[in-house]
Amino acid sequence: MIELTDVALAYGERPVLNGLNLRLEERRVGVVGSNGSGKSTFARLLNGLLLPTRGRVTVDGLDTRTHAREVRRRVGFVFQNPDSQIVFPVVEEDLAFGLKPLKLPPAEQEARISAVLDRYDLGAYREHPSHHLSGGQKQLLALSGVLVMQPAYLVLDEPTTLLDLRNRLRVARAVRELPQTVVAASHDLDFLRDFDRVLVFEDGRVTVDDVPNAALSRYVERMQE
Ligand SMILES: Nc1ncnc2c1ncn2[C@@H]1O[C@H](COP(=O)(O)OP(=O)(O)OP(=O)(O)O)[C@@H](O)[C@H]1O
Repeated sequence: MIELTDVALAYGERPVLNGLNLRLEERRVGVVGSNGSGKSTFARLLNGLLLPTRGRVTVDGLDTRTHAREVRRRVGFVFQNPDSQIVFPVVEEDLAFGLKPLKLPPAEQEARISAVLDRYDLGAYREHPSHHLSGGQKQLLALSGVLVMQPAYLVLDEPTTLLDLRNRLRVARAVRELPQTVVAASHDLDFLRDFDRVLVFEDGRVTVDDVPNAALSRYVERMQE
């Protein structure tokens, strides 16, 4: 379980998140909110990419401040911009790089890479330059690079923004089928409809916390006010 206790975060003098007390126990938690409401900042707190200015964030009881390495292993993070994540020039090298610290037997490493490439129709691009992939394919590669490590939790920041309908549905299905706990920030309300819980962020606070239908309707109403 991921837990936030009395969390606030400021960038310098500028408060961005405030008063967050949350226990994220459901398998799929969605996060919506207008531009600049704090969703990405919130997502980055969950795996210790950012530390709170006040309060604490724990993952299975491990504080992100004091157990950074264990937390990073448990919580995979997929960035909004895949170029922030894809570091190696060739697709398969990029996937293998993430796996290196796990020191898997070669056959297991190969099986994981093949499975994830097949799942997202990237098999034909295995030996291609990663930066020649389309925007959507890069987004899928970035997701694959995290899935291949089989983290216990997955935090996704806008995972469907660049995807066409087929790939959006594919990612939605993958998220539905994943055994991991997923926290996803998204402007794609359809993607979040079958989640277990949705948080609405406004000005760095959670103003609605409910099942998707109720939370998304409130969010749409508020945006029309
Ligand atoms: N590194 C930073 N330094 C200073 N301010 C920042 C930094 N990153 C984000 N902010 C500010 O914090 C606020 C929240 O940003 P954040 O990226 O968390 O919002 P968001 O809800 O994810 O937005 P979007 O939907 O546009 O992606 C914004 O006002 C932004 O300008």
